[in-house]
Amino acid sequence: MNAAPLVALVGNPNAGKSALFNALTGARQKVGNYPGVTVERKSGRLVLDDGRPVELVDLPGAYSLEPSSPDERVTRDVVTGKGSLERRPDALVVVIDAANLDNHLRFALQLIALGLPVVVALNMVDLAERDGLVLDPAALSRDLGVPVIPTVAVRKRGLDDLKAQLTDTIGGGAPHAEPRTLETGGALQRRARQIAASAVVSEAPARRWANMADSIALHPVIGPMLLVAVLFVMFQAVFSWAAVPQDLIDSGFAWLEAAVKAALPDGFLQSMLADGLIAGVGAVIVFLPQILILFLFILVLEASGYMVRAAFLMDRLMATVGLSGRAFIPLLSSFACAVPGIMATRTIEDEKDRLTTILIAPLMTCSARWPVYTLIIGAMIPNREVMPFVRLQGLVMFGLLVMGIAGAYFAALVLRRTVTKGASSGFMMEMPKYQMPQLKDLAIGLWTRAVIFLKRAGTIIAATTLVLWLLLSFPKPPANSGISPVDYSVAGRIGDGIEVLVRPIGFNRDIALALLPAMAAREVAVSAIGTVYAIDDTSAGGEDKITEKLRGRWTLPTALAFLMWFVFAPQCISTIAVTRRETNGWKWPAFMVGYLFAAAYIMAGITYWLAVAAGL
Ligand SMILES: Nc1nc2c(ncn2[C@@H]2O[C@H](COP(=O)(O)OP(=O)(O)OP(=O)(O)O)[C@@H](O)[C@H]2O)c(=O)[nH]1
Ligand SMILES: [Mg+2]
Repeated sequence: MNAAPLVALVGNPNAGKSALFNALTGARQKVGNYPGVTVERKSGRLVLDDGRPVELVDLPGAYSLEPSSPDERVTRDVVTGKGSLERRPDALVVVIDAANLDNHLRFALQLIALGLPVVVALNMVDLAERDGLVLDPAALSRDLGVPVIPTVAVRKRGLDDLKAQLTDTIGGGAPHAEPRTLETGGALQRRARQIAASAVVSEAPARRWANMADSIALHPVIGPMLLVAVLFVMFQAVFSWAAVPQDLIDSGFAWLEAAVKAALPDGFLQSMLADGLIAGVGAVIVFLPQILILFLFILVLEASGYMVRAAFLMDRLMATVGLSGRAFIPLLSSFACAVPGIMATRTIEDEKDRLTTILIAPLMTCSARWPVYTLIIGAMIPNREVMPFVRLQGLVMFGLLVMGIAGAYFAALVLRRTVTKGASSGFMMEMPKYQMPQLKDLAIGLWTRAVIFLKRAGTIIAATTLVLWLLLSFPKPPANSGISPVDYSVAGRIGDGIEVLVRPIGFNRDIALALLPAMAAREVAVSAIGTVYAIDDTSAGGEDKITEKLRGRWTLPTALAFLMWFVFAPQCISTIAVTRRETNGWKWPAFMVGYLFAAAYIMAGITYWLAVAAGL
């Protein structure tokens, strides 16, 4: 066999391995300014100067070769060649953060002692320079006994040197040395510190700016207030900035629907395209601007280094329910989608801790809920200004988000005292440096989200909507019977059956109809309602906006109960599937689905009856 040599990128979390991987291979792995971004190995191809291809793997960051969490185990298995499927790398590129030398050198020394050919990438030298730290790579190389190349992954500086060095190292068929034994614990730490110290040429005193920023961001009183303010601005922005592009997309789809109706003769094809596909998928795609604004905020917060500070602030609060501060990042990722959030729990070392985080992750307001929330809020909640700059709609949205967090908080409290009992571990995360977000990273991040969203709309959401349309359209009621087509259809009858179950919590038949297909993806609730109302259209022109139709048919208590249902209901097949994968069995996903449905039913019921009692 003559496979391409395998080279692995290894190092501490947040050293810039993925950034380097992307720069070297042209891949688009996610980079983020916090530890634990990469949790799986990813490989790509790199062509060396002598034309030889190399397989490069990006690994999760680790602090040492004694793994304490599942993602670190991946790294250990690859570099030691222990995993059953792993081919041992032919060389390692050890990535270290120049501004954080003594910490990162500890792991680097362990890796070098393995005996594989090693090239050290002394990354982030730009940040070190910014902080007034000047290093001598040659001195470092002498002390470590391996080549050291200064790099700036995000600006592609030093990459040519790195490739040239790799060509040398691999090309020479560098022999694998015997693994050396190494001092451990304190002794290793001391040696790392010594080597780091002797590599420093000059160092400016305190990093004043960052210290000042942290004394505000981490202040016990100002810090949390700042965090709430940031989140609040984010929600208001999502609503107000998105209005114009949303209207544009909305009119676009209305125009398309009208055009199809005009171009095609009445009948099966026309109704399928206009009422089914266009009305349904269009109802979802309208929310693209909001999703992108939301992600713009999340990406900027991540890249700037603020996110880990937020995690640190939340740590004490999370500790009161027995969760570790490490759970914050997975939970935060779950605001995008619970699926990557649940995968990100691999950075949590304690099994019970991790399981609890997985079980509550679906309560975070994932982006699939935004279309549902916004549609209902936009239609049913008046857009009054309750305070200067604070509108009622944004406030309700914020309330739903807080509801999800409160639900998660309460669930964790109960779970940690019952099914996932155990001690919790403390916060263990280094603070990343403050950074100006890279425009290109933001663009790639937004692009990725847009593609994911549109792909879902074009595949799973379109397919589910079409099936629903079919079930809603057949059989047709006898002519002149006066029965509405939806009432007479298969779906209408199934809806009637489900309605019996959900009438006690204030749901109507249209909601009952939307619940089942929304299992595929939450946004389908929106496209389903869009389709139901397109088929059941009583307006003359048939171009009423979906919001106007909602206003005519739903009461406020029903709308509020529906919103509350979506805070809790585990309506997403992918989340259930990833939970099965990450917990190795059906037990925990089944438990998760059970407790969340029960919570959804109870909370929606309480909301409905309280709203009715309040005379809303
Ligand atoms: N200024 C500067 N920033 C960098 C450099 N390399 C990486 N970064 C940034 O540092 C952060 C961490 O980079 P990643 O590539 O995600 O780090 P990683 O080592 O893959 O981290 P894990 O996957 O968590 O182990 C990101 O915000 C990058 O944009 C660099 O050379 N200079
Ligand atoms: Mg990474």
